[in-house]
Amino acid sequence: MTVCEAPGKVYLFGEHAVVYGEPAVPAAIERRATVTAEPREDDHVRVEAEDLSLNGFTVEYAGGTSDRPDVDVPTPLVEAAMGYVDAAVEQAREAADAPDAGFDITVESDIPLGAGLGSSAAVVVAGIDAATRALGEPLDRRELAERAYRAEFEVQDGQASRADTFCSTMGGAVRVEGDDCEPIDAPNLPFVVGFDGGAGDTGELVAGVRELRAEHEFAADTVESIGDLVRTGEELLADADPESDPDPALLAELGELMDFNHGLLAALGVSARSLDAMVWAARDAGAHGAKLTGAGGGGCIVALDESDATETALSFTQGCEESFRAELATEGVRVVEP
Ligand SMILES: Nc1ncnc2c1ncn2[C@@H]1O[C@H](COP(=O)(O)OP(=O)(O)O)[C@@H](O)[C@H]1O
Ligand SMILES: C[C@@](O)(CCOP(=O)(O)O)CC(=O)O
Ligand SMILES: [Mg+2]
Repeated sequence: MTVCEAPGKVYLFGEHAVVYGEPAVPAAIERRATVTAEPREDDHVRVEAEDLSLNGFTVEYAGGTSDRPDVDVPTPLVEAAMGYVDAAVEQAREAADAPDAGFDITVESDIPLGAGLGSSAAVVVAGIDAATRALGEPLDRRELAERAYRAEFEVQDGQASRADTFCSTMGGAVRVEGDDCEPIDAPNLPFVVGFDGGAGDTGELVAGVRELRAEHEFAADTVESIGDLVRTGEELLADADPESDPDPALLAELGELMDFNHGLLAALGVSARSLDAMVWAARDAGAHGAKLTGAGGGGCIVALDESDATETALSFTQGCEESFRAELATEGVRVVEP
């Protein structure tokens, strides 16, 4: 039995635009998905994913997609829910050159699903790592990240960036621009997350931005402007001392860029009333800045505040179900049981 866990992330800047080759800076947070992989004698894959619905469900199916699981849930729903785990198993089989490998897989996670904290990337990264290790074919981090990206790319119909998967694999803050992915030194930023209890459909939201961008020049310009503000943010981070607490001037400048980034994302149509309400509650509470994180549509916002004021204000904000401080996860994917 091999167990691996990988972190979720928040976007300091750059989601959506990163899909079109602009840079983005996500940072891993200490909320993790844990995947257990146990090789089987046959070629079946059995998946236990308690968090996938209110009550969770367990499915078992043979290799390949022709033989769908026998569960009391409509097939399209199961396929949608199972897509990322399926894709991770396929990547592990291919990487280990073991097309008929079967597994018992268990997924546990404290990352809310579809909320912009990268639950899909964490499940895929931990899943590929656990499954390849269980087959005795561990991957180096770069290959793991690349295969996890391919899995997301497939499930999201060819609309994914390397940002989430690279960040979850490496941990810390990273910079992603096209296929150029690098960890960056960043000070420990005081992230506060607000969660509306809902979710957004990443594939649909990305497709919406794609259409808007094809249709209107202003939308294409907006995507480019996001790229510009990310480059400004990167310079600020590069000048900061990663070893000491970020000074207030740096937080103020980063926060201003986050506010700007949220406005541009809203212009692209990916915010939501609940996300806007949480962003304003954070700003009113004195946060340095706040923005939605991830695909949007519903889910989470991230704010910068070293005090408790934002977390408290969010907990009293209508539409906010949970607020918490998100610690930077300096370590990416890790082995819990080899
Ligand atoms: N704990 C989990 N168990 C099984 N699948 C999961 C789990 N967490 C996430 N996933 C998969 O990831 C999908 C959500 O990914 P996505 O829409 O990209 O949102 P995000 O990555 O922002 O959380 C879920 O529908 C499911 O397929
Ligand atoms: C919108 C996007 O930039 C980030 C999606 O993040 P999440 O799956 O909502 O956590 C898509 C991508 O980069 O693949
Ligand atoms: Mg995702």
